[in-house]
Amino acid sequence: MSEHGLLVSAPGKVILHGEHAVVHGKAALAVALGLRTFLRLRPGGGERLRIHLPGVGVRREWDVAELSALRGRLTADFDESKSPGVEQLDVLKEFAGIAADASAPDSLAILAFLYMCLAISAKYGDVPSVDIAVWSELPTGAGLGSSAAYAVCLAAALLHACRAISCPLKDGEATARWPEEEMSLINSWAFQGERVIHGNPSGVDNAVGTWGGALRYQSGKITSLKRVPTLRILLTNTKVPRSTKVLVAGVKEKILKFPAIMNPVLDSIDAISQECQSVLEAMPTNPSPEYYPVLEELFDINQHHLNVIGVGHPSLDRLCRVTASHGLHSKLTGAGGGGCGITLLPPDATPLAVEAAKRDLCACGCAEHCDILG
Ligand SMILES: Nc1ncnc2c1ncn2[C@@H]1O[C@H](COP(=O)(O)OP(=O)(O)OP(=O)(O)O)[C@@H](O)[C@H]1O
Ligand SMILES: C[C@@](O)(CCO)CC(=O)[O-]
Ligand SMILES: [Mg+2]
Repeated sequence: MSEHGLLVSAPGKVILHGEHAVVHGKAALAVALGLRTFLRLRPGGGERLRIHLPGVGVRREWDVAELSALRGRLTADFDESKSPGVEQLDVLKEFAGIAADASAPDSLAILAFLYMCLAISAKYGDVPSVDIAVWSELPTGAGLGSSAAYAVCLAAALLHACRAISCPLKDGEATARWPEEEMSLINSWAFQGERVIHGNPSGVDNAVGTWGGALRYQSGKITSLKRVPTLRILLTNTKVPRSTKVLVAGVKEKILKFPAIMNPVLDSIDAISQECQSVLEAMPTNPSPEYYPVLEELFDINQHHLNVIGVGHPSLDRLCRVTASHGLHSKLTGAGGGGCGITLLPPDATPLAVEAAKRDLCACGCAEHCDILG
């Protein structure tokens, strides 16, 4: 690592269809966002490891020797394919002074960092003496994959600090991507970070955070969408906070309680993702209004399904009602329960209608918008 260190970044994501169902082996379609998380890695001083996470109000530092001793207390083997153990996480919580239920954003961020740092360094070398700062353009806990972008940046930086991956920058280059197999390793370790934060993630968010672009994800299989037409989507943040971990656990509980009722809903969400993919791949790259009625209907049906599996919220119902009053169709994106919604903007939607919808959304408290391209 040079004395100037390394700047790593990873994008957030929008899930078009398949959130929650993807945790249960169904397909999801997701696209990377222009909003990113950034990490600066610098050589540390005095055999210390420092982290600064302004987004969640964390500034902590530890002796490298103290972390090495802690690592020795975590008896299990560390591997990117092994789930973080409950006992391991309990030891880390006690060490960092984190409450047993560890649900606050700062606690989860520290826990994921400590786990990834100790696990990666145990596999590839010594606990590194580095300074790490992470900041983001993404809202935290709003359905745009902030946890995955954080975990992808940490995985890349820690693997780099432990010399498990190369420095992709060649002389004179300002930016670069790691080679494919190193990206796969980053993705696998980012998944471990997501496991600490989410409990039981599908892996779709860290896949988009690592690879970017538009992809279909199912049971660990990542496929780039063949052709992605330009889609204009309005992104609205309801500002209602929620936790992906809690929502994912709630859906699992519902499936266990009513398998015969819930499994067909998940199958139907899967079929929506398939149908949407077929439409997207049939659409010309340039905006073409005739495909939009089907895409809009798929949004509506999926939004109903997501309510059925228990991840809706009155703020999202309001978002859908307000946009519907302007002829626009919306659904939640990500884990739901608040967070962000997406609204499809067909090429024939008039700027006036879109502006009026935005104004009404602002009036009802959904104050943040941006247009994205898929
Ligand atoms: N920039 C960041 N710095 C530190 N921790 C972060 C950062 N961004 C996210 N996190 C961690 O991720 C948690 C949010 O993850 P969560 O999965 O609940 O929401 P999300 O990833 O934004 O939404 P979704 O999973 O629905 O896409 C935060 O509580 C925090 O622990
Ligand atoms: C709700 C969920 O499906 C998407 C969160 O962005 C969880 C996951 O896939 O890990
Ligand atoms: Mg997340």
